[in-house]
Amino acid sequence: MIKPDSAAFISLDLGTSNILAYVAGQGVVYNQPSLMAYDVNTNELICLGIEAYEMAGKTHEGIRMVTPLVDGVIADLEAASDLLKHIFGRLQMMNSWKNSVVLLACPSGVTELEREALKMVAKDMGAGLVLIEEEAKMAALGAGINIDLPMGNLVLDIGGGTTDVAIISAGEIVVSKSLKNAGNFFDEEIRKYIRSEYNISVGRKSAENVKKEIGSLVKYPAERAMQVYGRDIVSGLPKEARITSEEIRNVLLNSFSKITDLLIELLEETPPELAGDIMRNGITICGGGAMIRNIERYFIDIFQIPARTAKDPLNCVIDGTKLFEKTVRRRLENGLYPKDEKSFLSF
Ligand SMILES: Nc1ncnc2c1ncn2[C@@H]1O[C@H](COP(=O)(O)OP(=O)(O)OP(=O)(O)O)[C@@H](O)[C@H]1O
Repeated sequence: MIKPDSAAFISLDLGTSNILAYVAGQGVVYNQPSLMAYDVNTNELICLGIEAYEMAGKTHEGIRMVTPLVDGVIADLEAASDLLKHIFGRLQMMNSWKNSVVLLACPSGVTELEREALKMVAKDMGAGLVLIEEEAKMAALGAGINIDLPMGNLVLDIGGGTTDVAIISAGEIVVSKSLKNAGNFFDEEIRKYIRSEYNISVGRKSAENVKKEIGSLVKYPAERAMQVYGRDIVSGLPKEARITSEEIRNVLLNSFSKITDLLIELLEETPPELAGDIMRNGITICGGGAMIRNIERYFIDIFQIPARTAKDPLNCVIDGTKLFEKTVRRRLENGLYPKDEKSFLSF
């Protein structure tokens, strides 16, 4: 039986690019890339997180790199279970697992079956109660929105695998949409561009680096160029090129037109009363993609409504789960969560 006052509270942001874990009273105890390296022959987990990220693109055939979540859905359930087990195994639990609540923030694309499977992993670790909440809702909370008010707020979460847009009011998502044009897609488009313009094949990490270093959506004062290194696709020899901010902006603008279309679709389905709120409250942008230069200006120019980037875009979801702890404890006190094993699975 969970004791509302003393129960340990643990939350996880299961992102496509990054996984974060928070323990009440301890803070964020895990914040690493969602990458895992397996031995192809033995299927043993070699390493994960930052260690695996550093290996990416530099391994031999005997190593299989796995991202448990791809494009916002669980692509490898076994790896996802391994990852959860690894994180849970590292947690310093002050209380017993039995008296703990585990909150998993998942992308909206994760199916009911996959959610149940993830819950079972946490339950097998001995967790007392396992809850699942949508990433977009947690991101809104973490971005400083009072989601409980009967007031429409538009959240745009540009992650690694998916871009999620949602209108939130009175504590719940009213309308939402998702698209696979997000960080990984932008990196891939940058790779394709460099390949076709300069005949150079560059790695994913290099392309990601270009995006972070000189990516923008509107011209900015300190525009510059940077050197990229890769392999000549004709000769096979190492080759370098100088890429400008303008070139990368054009690549990104192409990808962002789909995000704009998604927002238009969402606004078209938004109830009129909430549309009025959105006019005033504008767009709140979070997720790692929110860090692309001049993203606010880009959306203000298109939609003519306010747009603001969350203070700490990469941490919005985990910050939201921290704030949600209060709601979870209140619901526990009010007996709103089922007490028996069978019904708890339906949450
Ligand atoms: N400074 C930056 N400029 C542009 N993009 C960035 C920057 N920093 C991180 N990113 C991108 O943000 C993405 C990761 O964001 P985030 O951690 O919010 O995703 P996620 O939650 O793991 O993914 P998802 O929400 O799709 O499950 C990556 O594609 C990364 O390249």
